[in-house]
Amino acid sequence: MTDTATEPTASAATAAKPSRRGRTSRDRNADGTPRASLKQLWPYLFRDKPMMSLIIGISVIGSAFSLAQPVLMGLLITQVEGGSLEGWIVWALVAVVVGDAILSGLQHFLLQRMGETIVLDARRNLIRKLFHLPISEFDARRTGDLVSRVGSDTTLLRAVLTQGLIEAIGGALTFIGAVIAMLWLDWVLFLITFACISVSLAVVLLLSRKVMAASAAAQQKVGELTAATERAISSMRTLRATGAVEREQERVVDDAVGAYRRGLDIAAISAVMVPVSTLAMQLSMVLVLGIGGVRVAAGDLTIASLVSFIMFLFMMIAPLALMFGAISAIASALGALGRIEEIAALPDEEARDDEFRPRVTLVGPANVDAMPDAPALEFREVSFRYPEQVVRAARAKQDASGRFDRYVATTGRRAKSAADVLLRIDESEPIESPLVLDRVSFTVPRGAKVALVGPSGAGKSTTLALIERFYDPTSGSISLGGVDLRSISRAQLRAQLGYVQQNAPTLAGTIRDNLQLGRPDASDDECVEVLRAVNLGSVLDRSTQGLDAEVGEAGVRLSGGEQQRLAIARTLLAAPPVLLLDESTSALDGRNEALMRESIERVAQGRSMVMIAHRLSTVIDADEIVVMEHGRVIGRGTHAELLETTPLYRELAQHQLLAPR
Ligand SMILES: Nc1ncnc2c1ncn2[C@@H]1O[C@H](COP(=O)(O)OP(=O)(O)OP(=O)(O)O)[C@@H](O)[C@H]1O
Repeated sequence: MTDTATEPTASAATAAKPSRRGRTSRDRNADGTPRASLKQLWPYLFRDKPMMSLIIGISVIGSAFSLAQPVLMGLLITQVEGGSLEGWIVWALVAVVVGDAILSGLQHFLLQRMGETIVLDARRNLIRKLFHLPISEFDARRTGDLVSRVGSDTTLLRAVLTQGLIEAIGGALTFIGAVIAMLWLDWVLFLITFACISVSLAVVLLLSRKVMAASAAAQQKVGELTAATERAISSMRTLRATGAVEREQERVVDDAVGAYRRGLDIAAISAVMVPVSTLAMQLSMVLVLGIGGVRVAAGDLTIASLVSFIMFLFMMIAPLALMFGAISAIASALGALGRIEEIAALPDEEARDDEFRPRVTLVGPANVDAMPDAPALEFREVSFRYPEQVVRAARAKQDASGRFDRYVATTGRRAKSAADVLLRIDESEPIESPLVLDRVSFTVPRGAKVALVGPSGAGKSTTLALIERFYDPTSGSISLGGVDLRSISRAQLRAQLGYVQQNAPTLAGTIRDNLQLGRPDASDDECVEVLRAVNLGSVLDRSTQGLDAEVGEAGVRLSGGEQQRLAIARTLLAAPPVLLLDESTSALDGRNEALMRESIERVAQGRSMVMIAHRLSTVIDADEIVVMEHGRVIGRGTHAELLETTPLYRELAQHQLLAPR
């Protein structure tokens, strides 16, 4: 027996709080783009510690090989000058040069491999997170931007490894060895070199902060571009049909230009960084040659020492150049990592579930064994507002074009892109989330069919979304089999529900893939049987491949009504005790409408069902019809009762020729 009678302890308001974004101004650049710290980068870099140690080890051995070269060269020159060249020196020189080359090839491969692993790790984390985010995050964010974080931002992490960081770490030995050798050979020459290099290092470090901010802004722009492209592609039919292609194309190009401009910002900073570092190196080389030459002439320095000094100078410069590259790669990566971590740090859908107690395990379908007398579903005084950021995003999406034009017209300002404007408007305008459901109460007894009807925007789809717990009520409660939905694990709750969305999308893949989504172990016979149950048996005759026929462009094409019935078949196969059906608004011809009605009848048998109906003919026989308007329930009863009591329903029925005018 379950502990179903206990009242839940957490207040409804707490449980309904939107997910925390959890970002402070410390995590953001001045322009609002997210920023990451080096500490957040280390776990990615040092995940595979043995491999990292191997690469650094190879790099250190390579450094020793490099350091041996000028020493051997100095010896060789001295011996040649003295006229007594020993053969082993030549062989040793060849061996260290070849050994150095082989090691650097091996190191290069291992680094690239590790770079790819880091990208894979970051993608894996992001993908896992995406599949577990609350639905509100998808409503509040642009799909394309999320796509670009997975696809493009992650690749910037690779550059940290492949653009010199590890070689620079490994090269530290070369650097230190070279510095000691140079000090020993001629400390005056060394101090001159060191002064030049210190100035350039300071400049590079200073500029790297700017690279970081510019890189985050560039990645943000790429995200906006991907989002704009994705939106345009998904609405291409509408754009063509309304003749808005050129206008929208301009908008997307605007975003591309925005990304280009941010790219130019980075180029401008690099344009200072690169010459500053090369200039310092060239200058130190010229000074060493000039002053060194004078000192050789004065007899203060031997030619062999000067040649060795110059070779050591090259050796000191090489890791420094790598370090400069690494600093700018790290700066870019931190910009991208900020965007990755912004998503990674969001709480999962289930994150706050444990705050609501008690936790209950359902017994039997929809808890029938534990509480046989409880209704399948019950709404008690449920009110709901969408979270503020979701409303903001919904308005921005709906209103993008109008707002852009209005902004430019009223402010006279030149805006870089529509997204720029929306961001500014969105940040500044206070917004009040409207009450979408207002004290909604209704009951679905076990085995009953309840229909929700009402004009567009009345809150019908939102009601189903609350049953699925895509959102939680702002106040009031919903229960399944007598248990508050928040007491049940989401997995258990959703296993009890079959949800057929309006215009349910078919997935890429075969008919079988589509059917087995909710029950991967369903047999072929069961699949065929369920297709017949929803009057889709004939689809199997359209291709010789039967259940293995691809759905969509490449294979069997399905009409809107057939797609909806395929979704019903999928749900039927999973055999959930409660069915939520959002009827397709698309017009069906008489025959298809009859087929649909028959399918619904079949799936309704033995189940509790909540159905959003746009055609009253499909719900005339429902056990109860709930009429909604502006988020309120304005009438409940059977078709005949509502014709008497609810004018709005009577009007709808007359409109659909189901009642005399
Ligand atoms: N994801 C969302 N974010 C913000 N507001 C939303 C969202 N979904 C719906 N709304 C708003 O909530 C209100 C109710 O919408 P809902 O889709 O539930 O109504 P509906 O009765 O199902 O309408 P329809 O029959 O047109 O689907 C509307 O004002 C709508 O703009």
